[in-house]
Amino acid sequence: MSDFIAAPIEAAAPQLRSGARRSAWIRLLMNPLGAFSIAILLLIILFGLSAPLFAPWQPGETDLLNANSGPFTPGHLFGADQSGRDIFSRLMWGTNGTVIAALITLVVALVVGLPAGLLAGFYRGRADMILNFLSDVIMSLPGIVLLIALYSLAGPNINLAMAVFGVIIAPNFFRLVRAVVISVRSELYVDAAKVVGLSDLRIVGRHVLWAVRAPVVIQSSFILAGGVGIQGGLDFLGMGDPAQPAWGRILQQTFNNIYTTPAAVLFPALILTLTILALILLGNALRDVLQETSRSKALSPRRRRALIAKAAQDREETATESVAIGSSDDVVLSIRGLRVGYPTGDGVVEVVRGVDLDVRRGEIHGLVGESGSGKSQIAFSTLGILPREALILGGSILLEGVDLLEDKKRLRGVRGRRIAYVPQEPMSNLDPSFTIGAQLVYGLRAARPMSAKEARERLVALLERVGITDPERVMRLYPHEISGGMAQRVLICGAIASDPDVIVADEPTTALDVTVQADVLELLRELSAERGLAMILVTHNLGVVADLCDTVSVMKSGQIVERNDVDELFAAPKQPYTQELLASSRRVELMEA
Ligand SMILES: Nc1ncnc2c1ncn2[C@@H]1O[C@H](COP(=O)(O)OP(=O)(O)OP(=O)(O)O)[C@@H](O)[C@H]1O
Repeated sequence: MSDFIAAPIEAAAPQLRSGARRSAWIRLLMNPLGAFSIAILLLIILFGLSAPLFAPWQPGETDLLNANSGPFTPGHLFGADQSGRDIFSRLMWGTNGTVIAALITLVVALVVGLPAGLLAGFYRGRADMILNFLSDVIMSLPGIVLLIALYSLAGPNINLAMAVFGVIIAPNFFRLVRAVVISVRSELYVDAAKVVGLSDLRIVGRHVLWAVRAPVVIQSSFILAGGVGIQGGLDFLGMGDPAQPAWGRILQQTFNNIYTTPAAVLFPALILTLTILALILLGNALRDVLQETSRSKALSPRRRRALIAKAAQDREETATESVAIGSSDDVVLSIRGLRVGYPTGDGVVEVVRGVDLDVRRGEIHGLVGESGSGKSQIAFSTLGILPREALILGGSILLEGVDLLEDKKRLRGVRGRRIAYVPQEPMSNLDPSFTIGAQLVYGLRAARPMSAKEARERLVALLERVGITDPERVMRLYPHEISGGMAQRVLICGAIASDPDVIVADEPTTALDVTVQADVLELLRELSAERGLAMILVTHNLGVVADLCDTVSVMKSGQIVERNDVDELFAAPKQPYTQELLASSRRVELMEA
């Protein structure tokens, strides 16, 4: 029976800050489904609460002259039942009982399912095994049969029946919370909390409960809908208190009269259906809103256009300068006037502000600068992998004279083929479920049509070239069976396999042991020279720049403030910011020495 209300729910994001929470409420009200369902539920609650003031009749009051009367009979808007009791008034009086019954189900399901899920997910082991077993046992029980058996034991006690239903439905919460807790438990911030000595209770209270609250809120809406439906069903079967008006009982009474006053059955059926529908829609709206709040969200084309126009207007007021750039025949990739921004409220914050950059064949072009200066945004723009909410506010990215920004398809077409990427974290860029060989072959065949055998042979030769000894064996290994340095070589092999013209490398050695950093840098230099690759190297490390790059662009606050050949820039930095950057780097080197 618990499947009756089970709805697939993805865990919503663990971290919603208070600002995000506020906006989630506003978004819920702005979401048509959310606004509609909240309005319906408020009206229904108001309908029930106003019964003592506005109900034309008391719940048990009879008007025998109008027994079995149809809707719109004077004095009986929805008609009257066999005993002459007013259906409209009884629906009003019955609302509170329904709300209370649904809340009892929810509270019991939460009290049973939430702590059990937290316990099982956080501690795993024996507790998890026992609680999982109990959950499976409860889920296998035939719920309705159990509730009917309860009636024969305890009599017509709907609140007790709803509490039992809460226990039957609790595995929904248990399973959901357990799954979220298991994923949160392996997060680094939970390890960090353990390391600083926080007790398990505080970790659960501060981090884990925070993570499960969104999925629990969403699931609660579906549980309430289930509660309303089950209460209606039990009352319809005559298992509620006959002295209390209840929607299900009213439905049953009007159903008994279906041949005399068929229209009267509509009203209790409608209020039950509307309530359940509103709760389910609310659950769906909550899911949209809470998951949206946590994920990067694409802007609508209209809002995108408005924001780009506003940014252009603001820019006219604060014109910025860019560093002059020479021209050269062997330029492969040419970025001109690139501007990238992100929406903030009703405006846009520009994080790349009119960047010009040329990379020549065989050149390694370093992009350095403080954290947040926009280096990665340039790399991601070149690869077409900016977050969905990012706005390209202007400029062009020309690959051999063809603007990639003009056509998303074109950008997608060159990515992985003519422009390849070497990422920062080699291990997290390899899928743990597939062997190195399977991943490399799949990637290469996606970029260049060829037979699997041909791809394999090419990759084995390339693995050897990037310094992997025994490449045949490595092709058969899974990512966890190789070291970080080997993983980065594998990714470099994957990047060059499709014979690209440009490589974008984002901090390619940061995650590596110092002993292998030099080897990987040397490999990149050799490959660039050997294959005439144009390379953009994003890095914080001026030592890497000095070792590897031919040209350097120094970035600050979204702009390139200085650009020069690497030797000249290191020998005579012109801009105060570059001088400060070099001085800081030397201070760090001295401290390390
Ligand atoms: N999804 C996003 N939404 C809003 N702002 C963002 C987003 N992604 C990046 N930014 C902002 O863009 C700016 C530039 O970020 P970027 O990652 O390019 O910096 P960076 O120079 O590569 O820094 P680091 O070296 O630390 O990686 C930062 O101020 C950052 O906060």
